[in-house]
Amino acid sequence: MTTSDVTIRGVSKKFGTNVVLQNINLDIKHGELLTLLGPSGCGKTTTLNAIAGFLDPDEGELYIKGKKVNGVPPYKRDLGMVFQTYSLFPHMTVHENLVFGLKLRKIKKGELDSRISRALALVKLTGLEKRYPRELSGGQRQRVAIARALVVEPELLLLDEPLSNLDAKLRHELRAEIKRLQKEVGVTTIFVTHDQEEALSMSDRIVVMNQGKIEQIGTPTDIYQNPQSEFVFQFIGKSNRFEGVVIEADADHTDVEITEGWVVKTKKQNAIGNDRAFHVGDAVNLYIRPEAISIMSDDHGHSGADSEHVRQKAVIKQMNYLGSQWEIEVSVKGQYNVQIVGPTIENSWQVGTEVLVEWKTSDIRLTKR
Ligand SMILES: Nc1ncnc2c1ncn2[C@@H]1O[C@H](COP(=O)(O)OP(=O)(O)OP(=O)(O)O)[C@@H](O)[C@H]1O
Repeated sequence: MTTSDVTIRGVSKKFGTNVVLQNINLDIKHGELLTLLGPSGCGKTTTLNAIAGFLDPDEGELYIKGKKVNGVPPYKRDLGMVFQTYSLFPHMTVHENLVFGLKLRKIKKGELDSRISRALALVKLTGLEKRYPRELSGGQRQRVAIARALVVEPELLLLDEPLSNLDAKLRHELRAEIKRLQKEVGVTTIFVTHDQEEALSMSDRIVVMNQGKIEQIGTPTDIYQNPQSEFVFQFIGKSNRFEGVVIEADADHTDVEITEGWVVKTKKQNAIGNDRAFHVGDAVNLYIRPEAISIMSDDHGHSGADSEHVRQKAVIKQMNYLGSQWEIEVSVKGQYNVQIVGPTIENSWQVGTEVLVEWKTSDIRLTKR
C-alpha cells in the first residue's frame, strides 16, 4: 500500500453539467506543505472539500494514512481546518475557542491546558487567552484559527486561502509564520491559494490546477523554471510575449522571425512542454520574463545579437520605483512594449532615453500559437 499521507485516485466531480474535477490523481507525502494553486474556479476548494469529506466525489477514491475515506464524515477524518473568513466563535474567548475542539475529543484538563499554551506560543499569542475575537486584529484572529486547528494535533491540516483577507504586510508575516510552524509541528498540510507568490514562497510542492485538471506538480523552482505547459508558464510569474513565425528549423534549433529584420535563434530546450517539433511556417509565441532582461546605456555600440543573446535598442517609456527594484517599460523597434524588472538603473535615465536591452537566448520560452 501507499506511504503517502493522502492519496487521491481518479477523483472526478460534477455539479449538474459543470465538470469541476476531472480525474485528479495526487499523493501527498508525510510532513509536506503542498499547495493547490490555480485561478478562481479551477477546483481547488472542491479538491480540499473532497479531502475533508464535505463532499463526495462522483468517481475515484480518497485515502488518508492508507485508509479509504470515501463516505467517512469530516469529523472522523482527524483534520484541522482554517478558512478564508475567520471561523472563530465570537461569543467565546481565545481560550474557549481552543478548548472547544479538545473537549469534543475528550482531552483531559491537565493536558488540555498545556496543549493550549503550546499552541498559543506557536502562533505567538501567549497572554491573549482571555480576549474575545472582536478584541483582536485580523492577523491575530487568523493566528487563533490556526492555533485552534493545530491544538487537536490533527493528522492533516487544511488551509483554504487563510491569508486572503489580510493586508499585504500581514500576509507576508503570516506566510513565513505558517511555514515555520508547519515545519516545527511537522503536520502534513494542504494549502489552497490563487496567489502564485504565496505558493512559491511557502510550498514544498505545488499542484497547479486549471479547469478541474492538474497541469503540473513540482517544487516551486521546478514549476517556475520548467513549466510543462503554456498555462503554467503564464500563471506563474509575468512574461513578455512576442508573436513570431518559424523561418528555419532543424532537430536542435528553431529560428523565429518576430518582425522583418529581427530573427531570434532558439534551441530545442526553449520549448515549453512536450511538443518540441517546430516546422518552418509555424506561428509561435516567444516569451521572456521581465526579470530575465538586462537594460544598459546605449553607449556600448554593440546592438544586434550573437548566438547566446538577444540584444536590441530600446526607448524608455515608463519607470516605476517599487522600493527594492525598478519596473521599466521600454519600446523595442517602436512597436513592442517590453516590461523589465531589475534592481538598478542609471541616474541619467528618464522617459525617452535610448537604451540597450539584452537577454539570454537560453531564457526564452517558445510555444506554438
Ligand atoms: N456547491 C456547488 N454547487 C455548484 N457549483 C459549485 C459548487 N461548489 C463549487 N462549484 C463550482 O465549481 C467550480 C470550482 O469551484 P471551486 O470553489 O473548487 O474553485 P476554486 O478553484 O477554489 O476557486 P476560488 O479560488 O474562486 O475559490 C466553480 O465553477 C464553482 O462555481
